[in-house]
Amino acid sequence: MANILDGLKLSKQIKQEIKEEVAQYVNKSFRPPHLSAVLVGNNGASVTYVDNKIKDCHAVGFRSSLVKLPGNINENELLQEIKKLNEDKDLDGFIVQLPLPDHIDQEKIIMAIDPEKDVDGFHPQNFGKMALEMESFLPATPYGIMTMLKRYNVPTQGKNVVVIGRSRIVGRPMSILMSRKGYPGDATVTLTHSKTQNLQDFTKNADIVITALGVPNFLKGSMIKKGAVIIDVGITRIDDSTKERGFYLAGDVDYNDVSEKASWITPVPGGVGPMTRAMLLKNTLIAYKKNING
Ligand SMILES: Nc1nc2c(c(=O)[nH]1)N[C@@H](CN(C=O)c1ccc(C(=O)N[C@@H](CCC(=O)O)C(=O)O)cc1)CN2
Ligand SMILES: [Mg+2]
Repeated sequence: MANILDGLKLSKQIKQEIKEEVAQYVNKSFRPPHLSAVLVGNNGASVTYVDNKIKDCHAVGFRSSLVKLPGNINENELLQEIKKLNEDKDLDGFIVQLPLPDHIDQEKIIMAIDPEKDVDGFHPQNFGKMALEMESFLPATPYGIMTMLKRYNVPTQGKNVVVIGRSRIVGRPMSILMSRKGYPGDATVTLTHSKTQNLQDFTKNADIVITALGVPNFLKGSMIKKGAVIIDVGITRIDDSTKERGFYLAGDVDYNDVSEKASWITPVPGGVGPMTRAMLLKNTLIAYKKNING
């Protein structure tokens, strides 16, 4: 039976560490860190994620602000909002919650964010620095996974890592981080995607599988090798009127089946998701310290 990589527990520890660090600054009469979130439209999951980001700020002593914009806002209007946030001297960092409505060019919006305030690490300047192993903001989900591997002392050097899904938020940056020098990293990485043939040939040979597909119960025990480490990034809402929220969350991994064979596994919920939230706070703290220390 696999050991659990408990992202919820670890995220609480990290939030506590952040809270204590913030308190030290505030006790020395510095202003608190300030994060802003831009929410366009009212996609149910996005509303929940942004609400949680605002709550997290409160919990660790950050200042937060929410820029709530209508789903029919046009691209230029949204760019104007980004410009205001870029120019706001009292703001350390901000995020634009994704996905954006289809009529808005996501790349154009991300490109407009000041890289120094890009605490999501999505701007090409931060992404390029990450690939070149320079200091930069790391995207919160991959950063959360790296932190989880590190804090649980999961070996990565020379390991075969298979990443499933090449999204800009998770799969592609994950593949880059795992291939970087040092720990956690130094792995031999295969980035698989929808055009990959015979995926099982890769997953069966992997020491670590990181799946970010959004297909519930996709990864079965028969697809992995014994003792593999399994990181499940997928979160799909499945309608179920018997549940309090009207749905339940399912990961990409057939948990009961896979945990029989794996050595370590992340649950959904309570695995990668809470770590994503904690790492956004961490990035904001990094941005803040740069601003405070000049
Ligand atoms: N601008 C961004 N947009 C999006 C990001 C991102 O990092 N930046 N990532 C995802 C969504 N996301 C954060 O925004 C996110 C997703 C899930 C969770 C999480 O805590 N999941 C929980 C369950 C939550 C629930 O009950 O609904 C878990 O897995 O335990 C946090 C953040 C896409 N967009
Ligand atoms: Mg994909």
